[in-house]
Amino acid sequence: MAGSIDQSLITSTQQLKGKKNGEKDKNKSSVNLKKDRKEMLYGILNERNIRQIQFGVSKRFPTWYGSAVYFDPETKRLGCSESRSQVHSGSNNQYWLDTLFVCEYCFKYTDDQTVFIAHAAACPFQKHAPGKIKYKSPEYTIRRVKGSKYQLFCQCLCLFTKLFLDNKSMYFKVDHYEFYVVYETGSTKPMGFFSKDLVSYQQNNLACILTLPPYQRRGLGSLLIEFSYKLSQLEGVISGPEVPLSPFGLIGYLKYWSRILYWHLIEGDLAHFDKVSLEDLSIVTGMRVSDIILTLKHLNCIGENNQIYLQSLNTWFKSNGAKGNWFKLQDEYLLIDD
Ligand SMILES: CC(=O)SCCNC(=O)CCNC(=O)[C@H](O)C(C)(C)COP(=O)(O)OP(=O)(O)OC[C@H]1O[C@@H](n2cnc3c(N)ncnc32)[C@H](O)[C@@H]1OP(=O)(O)O
Repeated sequence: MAGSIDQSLITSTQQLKGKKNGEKDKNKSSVNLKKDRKEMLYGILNERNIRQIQFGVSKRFPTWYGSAVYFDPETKRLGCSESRSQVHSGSNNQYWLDTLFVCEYCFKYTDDQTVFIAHAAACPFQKHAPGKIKYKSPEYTIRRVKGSKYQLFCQCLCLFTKLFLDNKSMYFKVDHYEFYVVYETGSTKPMGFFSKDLVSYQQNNLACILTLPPYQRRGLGSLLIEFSYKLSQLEGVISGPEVPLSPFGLIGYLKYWSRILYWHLIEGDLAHFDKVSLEDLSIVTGMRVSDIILTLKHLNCIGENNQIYLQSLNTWFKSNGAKGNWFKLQDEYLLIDD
């Protein structure tokens, strides 16, 4: 690999972007529909093409999905540098690359272990994580990283996400998004994030969410989802995630929504009402009516005329463990007043 990880990464990401934009310019007159479809499918492959990720020095895990976006579309080489020769089809012809080395602080990537080790020791984000702190509890810190300010960090994060989320389709145009990245308090290693449109016509409070594979099933997805609702409630909007949800996204959201609805209907402010409408629930929870209906159906708690059956909700609660750990976010640690 020629040059440092920083040079080659910046070159490859920007060239890929340039190439894509260039393609678009050339085809300005072509039918818009065709172009949109191409955009949507950009990077999506039927098979995994990178076998595994070496993430930082000590973590290694397999990819979940293929991504063509790291590669030059014509040569399948990582980035666009003509001098690159290391990317190849594996022995079974499935993988274009066996191991992608990814920095666990800034998500820059390379296929060269020596370059990777040199970068890992000197990555500036190891000392200072990007962005502004918006939540800081003794356990977790959430930082807001603006796509317009930390373009390369956000682009690399999006490229990485594609390996674990198949329908992900935004990689380079990060300027109109902000990213909320979660860290263990005191650490500079990102553990998960969600992105949010600066202007969302559907009033989505979350565009895309990922908990990095080594940190999944610890409640971080739920923490980020809770935080996304705090932000939209602060903005005074009834909101929810961008759809469609991935299978894991749906499982995670249904869990979170079920808990929220149970909490408000059985324990909270709506517990003493004789009759609760879907609109009441929406106002109190900040959830969309469509998401409330989906969740109540999932819980088997909704009947004709949208009548809510609390008995079924109690049954669900009995088989879903203690409520002590349900909500992760502690309001006193929020720093979201600007
Ligand atoms: C709008 C969108 O972005 S949709 C796209 C969603 N993102 C993706 O699909 C990317 C890949 N997946 C992920 O990053 C993660 O699986 C996420 C973000 C969906 C969930 O992140 P996690 O940190 O693992 O979630 P968390 O630990 O809070 O789990 C929440 C609930 O989801 C369910 N869940 C999460 N992972 C799994 C799993 N692998 N198998 C079964 N249930 C699961 C569980 O019910 C869990 O609650 P429980 O542990 O109390 O039973």
